[in-house]
Amino acid sequence: MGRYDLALIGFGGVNRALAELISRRGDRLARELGFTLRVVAITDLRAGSLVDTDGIDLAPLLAAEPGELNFAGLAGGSADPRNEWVIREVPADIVVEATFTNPADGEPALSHVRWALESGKHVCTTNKGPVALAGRALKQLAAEHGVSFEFEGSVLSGTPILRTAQRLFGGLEITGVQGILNGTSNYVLGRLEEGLDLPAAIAEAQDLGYAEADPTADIEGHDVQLKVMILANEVLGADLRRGDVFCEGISAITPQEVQDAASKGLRWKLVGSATRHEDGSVDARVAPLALPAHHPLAGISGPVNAVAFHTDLLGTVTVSGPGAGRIETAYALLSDLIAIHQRHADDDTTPTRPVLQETHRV
Ligand SMILES: NC(=O)c1ccc[n+]([C@@H]2O[C@H](COP(=O)([O-])OP(=O)(O)OC[C@H]3O[C@@H](n4cnc5c(N)ncnc54)[C@H](O)[C@@H]3O)[C@@H](O)[C@H]2O)c1
Ligand SMILES: N[C@@H](CCO)C(=O)O
Repeated sequence: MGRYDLALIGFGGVNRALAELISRRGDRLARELGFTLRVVAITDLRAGSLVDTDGIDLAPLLAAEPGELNFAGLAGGSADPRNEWVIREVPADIVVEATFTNPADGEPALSHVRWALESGKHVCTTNKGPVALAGRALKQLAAEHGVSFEFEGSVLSGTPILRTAQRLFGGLEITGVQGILNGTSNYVLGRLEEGLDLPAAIAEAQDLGYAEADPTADIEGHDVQLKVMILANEVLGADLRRGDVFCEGISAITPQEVQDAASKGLRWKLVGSATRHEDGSVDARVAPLALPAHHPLAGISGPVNAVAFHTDLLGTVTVSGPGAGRIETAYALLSDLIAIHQRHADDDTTPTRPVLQETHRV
């Protein structure tokens, strides 16, 4: 049975949930999937870094409160995240990037992904920044190094929207996509309809693990803007930059407006869309819309998200499922790990893992 050694970069809600999956369901996953997963390194801005090339014992880390983790006192631990050294030097097969999404320039996650691919390591990430802002270049870099760059969780968390479009829509022409692509704002709009004010609704979404570290990106539409770019680039063959996608969020919508609309059978939704024209150009935008009840996206509520694909042969096909959540997003990472296994299990060119120099361990 094969084994993949993982380096987890960022140990917040999502990568911690992946560690829980590995820790609690590892044996079952091994039986079902035919490979085992072992974590050999973790870095985090707050907790520091922890390296054990024989496999980190995850149980005590998962038993600790997230805010209390401090790797400095542990064998192989340091107060410094040492991301570049861990990514480049620790003999892991796959780097799992789940630090903060930075909608402006994708950093430092973009560098994390580059360092990993340049070092011949596969990458899976839920971080939208590198995928939206540099996806094409990163896929090229991965191909040059014979490794995979997987990012299913960057759109609709664990709901397999990108693989569905890429693998199951063969022979169809997709002419456009329209979606509810942010769990936080959709949850918040629902709570406004129920009478909560904006700050209280955002606080709930943060507690539930849906919101970004800075929820401005959720509320002002920048998170959806990145996801529209990913969908347009991956599914419609576009090459959009952030400035190409008009973006308006939901901060100006009052609870009263949401309630008045509901009384008329309308639902305010933050909608991201991209349309391909006959000349091949793609228009994309993010804006709140009051949708009538019969619209395929009107009934999508809470942290559930959906994408309606407009196609030539099937008309509109709508896929919905969780759009946010720690475990749901960790599942996206698991699906990426499975995809990497399926693509590379038979590689006879897999590089042997370099040996970590003891002097670098602490
Ligand atoms: N939570 C979700 O529902 C969800 C869904 C899809 C995608 N995502 C994306 O996944 C990523 C992780 O989400 P999360 O919910 O775990 O966020 P989180 O805020 O809970 O965790 C992020 C972690 O990364 C660490 N970190 C930040 N910068 C770092 C750096 N430079 N080096 C090392 N560690 C660093 C932080 O200390 C934190 O522990 C984000 O990019 C987010 O946009 C999240
Ligand atoms: N903050 C994001 C996480 C998923 O990308 C959301 O609420 O949809």
